[in-house]
Amino acid sequence: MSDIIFDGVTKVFGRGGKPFVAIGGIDFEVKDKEFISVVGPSGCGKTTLMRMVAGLETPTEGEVRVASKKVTGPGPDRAVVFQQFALFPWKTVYENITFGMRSRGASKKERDDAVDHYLTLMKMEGTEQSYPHQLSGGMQQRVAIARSYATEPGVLLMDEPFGALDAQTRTIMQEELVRLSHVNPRTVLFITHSVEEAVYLADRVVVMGRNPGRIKEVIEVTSTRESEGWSEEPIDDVMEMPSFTHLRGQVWRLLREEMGDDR
Ligand SMILES: Nc1ncnc2c1ncn2[C@@H]1O[C@H](COP(=O)(O)OP(=O)(O)OP(=O)(O)O)[C@@H](O)[C@H]1O
Repeated sequence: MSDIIFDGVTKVFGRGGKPFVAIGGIDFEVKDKEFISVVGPSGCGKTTLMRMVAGLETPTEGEVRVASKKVTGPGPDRAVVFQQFALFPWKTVYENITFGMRSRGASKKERDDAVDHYLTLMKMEGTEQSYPHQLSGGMQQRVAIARSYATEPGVLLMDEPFGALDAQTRTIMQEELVRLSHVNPRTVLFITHSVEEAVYLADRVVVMGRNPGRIKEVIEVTSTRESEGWSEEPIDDVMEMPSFTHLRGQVWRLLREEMGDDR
């Protein structure tokens, strides 16, 4: 079980000598193996929220629990994928993917199998011995995602992982992530600025508001996805379905209310 619980989480930063409430009292539960997208206006505290789950920031009040344990620092039970690919440039694709597996003592056979499995899923067969600089941005991000899955963390934290990719590669990655999350479901917290991406990928979309950062509303997607068979369809077709445009419209309206003068 790898659920995430935000229990009265508040984060106050010191800014110019004054306290600044970035997150103001969040109570929320991400269920085990649930895929949650987080959207919200710039500066509403999405990254701060994720960093507290990663153990890179400490709540000022309240606590975050993963699998019933209070988060007190980073740990191998939580993997983070950022917008910048963060691969080791001096290591091959094989070495990058298996880095976390090695540190937990996985055998050579387990590592070979994992690399085969993920490179096939990501349609990157034959790149085991390539170095990051020999790959495109999209391929590098696929390796970063494969690495995070291969480490077998309970929780995957993704902060705008496709933000630096061109539109076409981004679409391919979204479809691949959906496939991956079917084959190998994990508890995922996924931050994005794209409403379409949020709705397409998530079981539930969390819409955040700001001043202070808080959860404005949670939109449930799973039942629509299942009844409309979204997972079977290419993303472009899903985006034209009335059920999809309805949910997207709902998220947009909530976001627009929050953006106020910034529009
Ligand atoms: N270390 C820090 N010290 C002071 N203020 C901070 C710090 N980190 C974040 N903040 C502030 O907290 C607020 C939330 O920042 P955060 O990066 O979490 O927002 P975000 O929703 O992820 O934004 P964006 O969508 O633009 O990436 C912002 O006003 C930011 O300036």
